[in-house]
Amino acid sequence: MIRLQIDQASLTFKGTRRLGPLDLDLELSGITAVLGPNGAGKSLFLSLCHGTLLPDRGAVRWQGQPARDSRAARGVMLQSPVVLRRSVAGNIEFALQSRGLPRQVRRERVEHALIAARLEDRAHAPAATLSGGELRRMSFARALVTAPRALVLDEPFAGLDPAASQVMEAMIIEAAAATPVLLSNHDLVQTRRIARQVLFFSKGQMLEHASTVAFFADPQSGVAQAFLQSQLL
Ligand SMILES: Nc1ncnc2c1ncn2[C@@H]1O[C@H](COP(=O)(O)OP(=O)(O)OP(=O)(O)O)[C@@H](O)[C@H]1O
Repeated sequence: MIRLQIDQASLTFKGTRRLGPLDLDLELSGITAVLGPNGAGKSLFLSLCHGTLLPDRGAVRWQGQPARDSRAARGVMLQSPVVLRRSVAGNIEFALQSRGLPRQVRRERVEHALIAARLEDRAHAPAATLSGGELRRMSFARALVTAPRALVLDEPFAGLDPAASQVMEAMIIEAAAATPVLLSNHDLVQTRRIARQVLFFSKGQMLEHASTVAFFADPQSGVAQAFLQSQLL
């Protein structure tokens, strides 16, 4: 369980407010899904939560620590993973550089992350030769290898075929048993299957925060009702 507090935070670009102001006090455990139509502000919200983007006003805190200062305590997976010209294992180990861990510990962590990401047989392949699904798994391993207190995943299933999506889903469920996960997703059936709670966004505002069961059974806002109806038809 980890506490995420957002206090009157907003994101504004060139004079246009794109997100917020948001007020939120969340206890995260298991999987929390961020839902909403295209352009609703899901990616901005995840960047704000992780501390990649700083709010123009207000504050974001994890366990009382400013998000910006506690980024190293979280694993993050962005929509387009950064790939270094190294092996898969080298790319994963890179996340541990500057942490001052002994070599043996780094090796063990990387091996564990490779197994969790079902990439043990690709460990020595150049990362550039991986398929899209494998790259996504490598990026997930890089997020996991630091033993994070929470995981922030921006559309981890986007562009994956059904089999690859199933593998990613199993990996995320496994990780979420020990580490709270905040993720965005467009697949409502999958969200319903895996998420414990839902945050629903529209036009930069968070309109609903509910358990997954309550959100899908009885969405409160007209926008969420329309969103669910058009997506579930
Ligand atoms: N750096 C930026 N500068 C200006 N506007 C931005 C910036 N980043 C995002 N926006 C705008 O903010 C809004 C929310 O964007 P965001 O990427 O968070 O949406 P999203 O819900 O993740 O959408 P999608 O489901 O399509 O990925 C959009 O209108 C987008 O154009």
